[in-house]
Amino acid sequence: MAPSSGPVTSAVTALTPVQVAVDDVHVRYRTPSSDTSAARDVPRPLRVVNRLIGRQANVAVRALAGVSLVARSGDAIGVVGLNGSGKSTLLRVIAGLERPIRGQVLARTQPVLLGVNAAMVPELTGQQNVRLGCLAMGMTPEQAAAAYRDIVELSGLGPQIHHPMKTYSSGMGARLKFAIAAAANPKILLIDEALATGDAAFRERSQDRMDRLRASAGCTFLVSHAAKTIEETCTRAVWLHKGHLVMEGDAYAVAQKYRWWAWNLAKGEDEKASSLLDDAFREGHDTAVRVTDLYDPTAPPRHVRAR
Ligand SMILES: Nc1ncnc2c1ncn2[C@@H]1O[C@H](COP(=O)(O)OP(=O)(O)OP(=O)(O)O)[C@@H](O)[C@H]1O
Repeated sequence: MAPSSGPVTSAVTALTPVQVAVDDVHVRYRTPSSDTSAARDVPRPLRVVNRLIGRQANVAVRALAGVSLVARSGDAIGVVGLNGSGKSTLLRVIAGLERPIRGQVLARTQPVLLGVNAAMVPELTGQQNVRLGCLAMGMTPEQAAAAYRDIVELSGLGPQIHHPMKTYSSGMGARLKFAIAAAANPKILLIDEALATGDAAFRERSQDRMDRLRASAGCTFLVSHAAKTIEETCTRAVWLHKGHLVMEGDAYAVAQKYRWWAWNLAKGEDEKASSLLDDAFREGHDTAVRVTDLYDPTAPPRHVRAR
């Protein structure tokens, strides 16, 4: 694991090939709401009908509001932000699991999303889930069998690999999911909070695996609430707030700013927090990525776009 005393270094330059380009992505969900004032965008006749039949109106929730960023080979990009700021949505769009209402994502290869909620069958043993997971990622049964030993080793589960997954702690489950996703050797690996749930030994092994992936010209995205994890494991970071990209840049610098803002917020220093957020937005605006040259022949192919 990288020492906590300083930032993780990176040799990525503007000439390093782009692996992922997120271009002005907007995502909006529709969800039922019991808040009648929030349903203002619902036409009045429909509101009346809904009230009469006791149905809740669907309201729009803006999850991402025009996010743009670029990940190059060798980048490890941390994503920080408060609950509901759009971090998981960003990873889901990059993975192609969510379609934006505006904008697009370009990706050189299929990104693999490792989420703590990744589908696994709780009644099956770890061993059976490894096989299922490998097949679901597109491996042949022979490739799945060949990958098995490595996966078990990386997960550190030992004999518990033969127990049903529903008996695992959340950290053990997350470790197994990480190990399965890493076995696919994806060039673009998206990790949603998995590392935070593992113990120190597992964090070291998973960090080593991520470093190897970056060294083989891949890139990783890591969502974490812990700014310290981002500082220690990433080269760059993006800070999301209410679906907006506040700033992106060197992981250490962004995480420090985010941490200071979040600390002030938690202490009830609302004015100070608000001014720090404004400053960060302004600073971030100056360095914001604009994906303009989409016809560059060296750019990654289109992966997901709005209908
Ligand atoms: N399937 C969904 N339907 C409706 N709204 C959703 C859905 N998924 C996410 N949202 C909303 O979109 C916004 C962004 O959610 P998202 O899960 O991306 O945030 P997050 O930053 O990952 O949060 P957390 O840190 O709590 O995991 C939130 O307001 C959330 O309520």
